[in-house]
Amino acid sequence: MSDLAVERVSKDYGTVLALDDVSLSVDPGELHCLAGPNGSGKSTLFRVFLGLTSPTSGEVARPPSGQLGTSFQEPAFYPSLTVGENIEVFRGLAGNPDLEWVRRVVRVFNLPKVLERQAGDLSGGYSKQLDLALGLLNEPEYLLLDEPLTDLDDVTTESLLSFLESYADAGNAVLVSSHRIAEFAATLDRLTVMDGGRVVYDERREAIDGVGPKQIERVYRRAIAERRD
Ligand SMILES: Nc1ncnc2c1ncn2[C@@H]1O[C@H](COP(=O)(O)OP(=O)(O)OP(=O)(O)O)[C@@H](O)[C@H]1O
Repeated sequence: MSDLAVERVSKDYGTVLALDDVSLSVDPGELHCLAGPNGSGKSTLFRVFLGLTSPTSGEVARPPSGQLGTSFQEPAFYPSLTVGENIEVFRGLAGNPDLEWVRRVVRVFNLPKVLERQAGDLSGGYSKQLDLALGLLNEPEYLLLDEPLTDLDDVTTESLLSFLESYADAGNAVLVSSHRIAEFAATLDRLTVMDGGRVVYDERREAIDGVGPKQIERVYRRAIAERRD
């Protein structure tokens, strides 16, 4: 197994089978997009990868926690501190990473102009940007981002996509879950589609039939339609 992987994992919540015999690895050097409709099991799979929930059956491999970074659903910062103070606190928690790296992350997410602002007063977009930045401070080898494009404007979306692409190219593993599959079409290295708790499509870019946004959308819809037939 890869350092971050699940093997034949199932998870049931009483009568709901949220994950049904899922095997998937998150591999270094790949920008890996996990797509699927509401309730398909993406968040549950993230929770299993992050160790926030245990599977009912199957095996999980996870890298040491310092190598795993995340931005997951609700923002995890301190609302009563300023953006700058949050960055300082999280920099400490991340073991005081290189300042140059911290500056780069802060710039990618447009944070220099809001450093003095109280984090709890930020708009939805800036909250997301701060949360993403904090998840990256420890320069994790494995980065898991749940719906990272939510609330981001077009310019920030572009900047985040090109950052994630170069981050994966540098040898890190990046897993993103997204409903906005077409936005990842130009950058993804691997596409996994989930539906009803199962993996219904999993291919690397080379094997995907056409690589533009339209083709990726088509592959996505076909994978779901075929399972439901
Ligand atoms: N704590 C829970 N208790 C009971 N059922 C749950 C729980 N968490 C998730 N589920 C159910 O498990 C299934 C998978 O949910 P999950 O949140 O993993 O899907 P998702 O693909 O992330 O959806 P979305 O895109 O809406 O976030 C759904 O049917 C959901 O209702």
